[in-house]
Amino acid sequence: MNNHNPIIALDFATKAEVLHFLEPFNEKLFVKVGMELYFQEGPSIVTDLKERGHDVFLDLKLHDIPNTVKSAMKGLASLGADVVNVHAAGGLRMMESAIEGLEAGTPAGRTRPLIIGVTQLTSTSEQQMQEEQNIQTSLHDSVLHYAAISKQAGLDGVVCSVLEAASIKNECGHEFLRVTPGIRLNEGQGHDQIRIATPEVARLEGSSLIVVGRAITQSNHAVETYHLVKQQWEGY
Ligand SMILES: O=C(O)c1cc(=O)[nH]c(=O)n1[C@@H]1O[C@H](COP(=O)(O)O)[C@@H](O)[C@H]1O
Repeated sequence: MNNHNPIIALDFATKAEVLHFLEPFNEKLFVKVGMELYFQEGPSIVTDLKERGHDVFLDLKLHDIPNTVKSAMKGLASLGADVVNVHAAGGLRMMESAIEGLEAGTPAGRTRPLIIGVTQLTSTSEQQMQEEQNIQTSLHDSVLHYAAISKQAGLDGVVCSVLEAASIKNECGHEFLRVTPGIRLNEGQGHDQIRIATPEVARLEGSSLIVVGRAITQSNHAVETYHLVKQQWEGY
């Protein structure tokens, strides 16, 4: 993967809807397949998008005992996704097992997918984290802690919000990826997201990759909106 385009979250229920959405784009994209699409269309949606030339982030956020995650990753590795993820809350051993599974399942001659750890979801507020997860620290410190254990486990980076990207870059180094969802062109349009930022702020704060869903997929002019996001993200 050497594609730093904004990642478009294909949060659709069917392959037909995906193909309808992609139809007007005349370029190679970086897309994300999440639970909604994968659970309804199955593994072929990933191989199909790869065959069409797109880079694919397979966002299934695995979180289970180490052995189960290892076996699941072994199977997923053969699909050819460029990036996969796990919940860092699953722990160090689980993340190490995820990497072992990916390495075991990657076909000879191919490089294994990048693997990143979800820290605190961008839909989580500090108050919610403290009350519901009973984590008695700041949200920022919780995200940094998850980033540190993800790095210790050997992961390639984390999913975090733009608000934590600069600190993670400082603590974990430039090479350790900061993949940031919760991107909005207009900060008033948060939907269910709490920790949001514009593509421009993401660039200035040191995100490595941005994930953009509804701002593009629900736009009446998706191609134009994608290019506006890309322009702000790349800063030209
Ligand atoms: O792992 C993710 O991609 C993810 C992590 C996170 O903390 N927050 C988050 O929004 N996401 C995903 O990023 C996308 C954001 O979509 P929009 O809010 O529509 O831009 C969704 O597909 C989420 O599943």
